[in-house]
Amino acid sequence: MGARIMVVEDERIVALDLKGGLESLGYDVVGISARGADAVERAGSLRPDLILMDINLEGPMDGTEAARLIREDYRLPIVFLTAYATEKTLERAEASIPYGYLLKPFELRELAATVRMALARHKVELKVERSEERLRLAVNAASLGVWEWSSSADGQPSDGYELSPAMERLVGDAAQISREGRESLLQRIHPADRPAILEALQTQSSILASVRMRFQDEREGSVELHARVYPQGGGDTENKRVIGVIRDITEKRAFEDQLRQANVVFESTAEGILIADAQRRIISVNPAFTALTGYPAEEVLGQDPDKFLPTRREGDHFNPEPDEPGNAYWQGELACRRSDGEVFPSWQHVCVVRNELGKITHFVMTFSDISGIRKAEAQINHMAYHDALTGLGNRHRLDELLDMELPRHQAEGLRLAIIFMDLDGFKTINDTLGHTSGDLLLQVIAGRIHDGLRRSDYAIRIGGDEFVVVIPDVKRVEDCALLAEKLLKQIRTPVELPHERVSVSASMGIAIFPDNARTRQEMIKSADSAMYEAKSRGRNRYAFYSPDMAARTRERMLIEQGLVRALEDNSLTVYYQPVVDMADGSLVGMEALVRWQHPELGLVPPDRFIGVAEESGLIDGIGAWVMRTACTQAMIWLAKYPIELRLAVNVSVREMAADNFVDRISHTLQETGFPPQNLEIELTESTLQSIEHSQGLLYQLKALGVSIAIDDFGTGFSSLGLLKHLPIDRIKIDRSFVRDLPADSNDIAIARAIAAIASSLGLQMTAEGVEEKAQQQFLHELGCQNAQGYLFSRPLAREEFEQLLSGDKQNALH
Ligand SMILES: Nc1nc2c(ncn2[C@@H]2O[C@H](COP(=O)(O)O[C@H]3[C@@H](O)[C@H](n4cnc5c(=O)[nH]c(N)nc54)O[C@@H]3COP(=O)(O)O)[C@@H](O)[C@H]2O)c(=O)[nH]1
Repeated sequence: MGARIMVVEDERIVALDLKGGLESLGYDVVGISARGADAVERAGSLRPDLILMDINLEGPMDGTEAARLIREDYRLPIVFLTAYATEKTLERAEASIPYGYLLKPFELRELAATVRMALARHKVELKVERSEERLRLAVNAASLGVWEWSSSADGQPSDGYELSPAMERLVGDAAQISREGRESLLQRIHPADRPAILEALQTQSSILASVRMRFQDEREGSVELHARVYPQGGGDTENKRVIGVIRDITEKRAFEDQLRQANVVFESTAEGILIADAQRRIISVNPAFTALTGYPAEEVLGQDPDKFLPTRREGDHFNPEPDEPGNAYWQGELACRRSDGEVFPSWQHVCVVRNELGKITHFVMTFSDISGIRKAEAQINHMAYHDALTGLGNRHRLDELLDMELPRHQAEGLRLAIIFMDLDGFKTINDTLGHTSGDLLLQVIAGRIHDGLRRSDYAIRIGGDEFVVVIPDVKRVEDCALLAEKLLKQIRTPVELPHERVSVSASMGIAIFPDNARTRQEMIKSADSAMYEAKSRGRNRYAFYSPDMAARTRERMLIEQGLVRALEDNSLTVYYQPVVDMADGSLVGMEALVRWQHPELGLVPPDRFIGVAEESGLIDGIGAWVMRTACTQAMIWLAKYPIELRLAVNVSVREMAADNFVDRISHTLQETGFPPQNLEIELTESTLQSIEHSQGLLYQLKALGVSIAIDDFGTGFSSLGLLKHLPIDRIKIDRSFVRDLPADSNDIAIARAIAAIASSLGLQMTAEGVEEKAQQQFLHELGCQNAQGYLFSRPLAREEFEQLLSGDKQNALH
């Protein structure tokens, strides 16, 4: 069939003539209109292949206006047939971009040629249009930005820009670019990438590059740029026509960066990564997987990890089914097996990867070896419950143990015992030999305690030199006593330290659950009280708890707290016991003896508080105070009375162990002006034995000019060798050997032996506790030079002693 043509002509005859002519040429005339508006409407409904349009029409709309509207609305080709060709008419006709302009009158063959050319041109244009449409679709679908700039014919930049919508989104619309000029477009390229692009525009006909750009929304991104450069006029960039396509590859770049980073992570992370497909077959593992498990990639690819990795039963999955609905992620601890069979704890994360339909495509499992963490946890746990020095349990461990064991023993009707022990003499060793030796000693003792126990018993060091042994499930209380004996023996065995051999003993208190206490706190308190009891009974022994001990413990605490105040508020006082010449009973000196006027307990004898003061360290302050007070007082008496008096002052082991002991004595002598040759320092045998460098200390004291006496002689274990090498002036026979003289043959023998030692070593001798004339007589005959005791005088308050000196009570000494 021929092409479909619509005729727009106001003269009916001409229109019919035209129709006949067209039909004779084989065309199909689908409509005839005489009015412009009608023509526009029918063009829309008929959609002819061509419209032949007269310019003069019926009605207000002429042919040029109708043609313009048809062109705009339907893009149909139009050929004008008119008798007019004025400039104005042509101008108006031009606006509709006609396919031909035929001046009436015309020949049929002219019409035939014009119609044929118009139809041919429209066909081609339709083809181009469709092709452009397809291209536009493709460009938009690919979000490609297409641009073109060209120069004017004279070589001046005309900056005619054609930008696709995607391009406009990236760099702004064409109008804006036209305003700002192509420089603004080039300025959007990153300065580092710009020179290469400019050079390519100058020298190349085709450009393919990736550049960084700043987009119109000020976002930094990357684009892929394809351009063709067509020379135009002169050779420089400005005179070229350039068509380009750019594609925003910012996301792609970021994605590639992410992929690269992910790959680096995959390759270099310390965590093992395993990727399996939906059937749980391994498709990829990273180097850390091989390092952690020992399996090379080629050995495990295609394998089901459940078959070789976890230490679980056959058929168990390597995770608790993350592919179950709602389970996209699982993490937890599993024990895994390395290729060499070694089992290690691992912390695993398992994620599922799903496709767009939500179907699982892969599993990604990451895991790390947490043996280090578990080990560190175990160490921290161990540190929290164990004593760092000895490795025994610590206070927390004791609390935890008793909190756990006491209810069990209660429920099962069992007994539990704790032995609270404190080392006797440890503080002195620690102070004199130093903390390194002290630590070593504690380690040895801790080892002995530990080794002396059953596997079911527990050894705890609760601090310093205090240890606790917990004995669960006690069948017989006597067993605790046997264990205490055994431990006492092991503890007092001498310890070889790097430079010395030392001995300590222990005082132990035993409390039994539920007999003595029902709670953890009560148990510890009861055992502690019993331990103090053992200490006050002479140390190196154990004591079972009894209710009256609690009262004694309370008293001890009362004493300790009271002593602190006593030093501050001067409620201590010094009594003086006269020392007489055996021969004639004349006064030769006095022993300073401390007393404490307690507000509630009355006059407290030193036996009750010296031990507490030694344990609490208060003895240093008390001893210094006694020395200063006695020297000051004796100095007054020396000045006032014409008697050469010797002042004896007791010094305890702890005082002597102090670093500044000798300096302190020297300072007191200087401070009080008391003559050193009149001062006698009384030390016990045990003091000399406890202090390794006592020999040096005694020589330093002697260098000050003071004399030294050994108190309570005979009660310790002084060897004659020791005495021989010490600069001692006097020994004082303990009153326990004097008490039954002259009746007791043993005491006679001991007194004679002591007198022989004193005489052979050239030492002076004083008898203590002389209460009877017969004792005085006997000791005098043995060669004992001095004596003190109730026979002559009890210890006297300062004022009483002064009366004695002033002669008021001289007779009292005889
Ligand atoms: N480190 C210090 N120790 C001191 C100090 N003051 C005293 N002490 C020591 O305390 C212990 C008890 O002393 P005390 O209760 O004063 O008893 C002394 C005398 O009262 C007592 N004594 C004297 N004669 C007799 C007697 O005939 N019979 C009898 N039953 N008791 C008597 O002996 C104690 C003196 O003993 P000693 O010191 O061994 O000469 C005692 O160990 C004191 O050393 C102090 O300031 N620091």
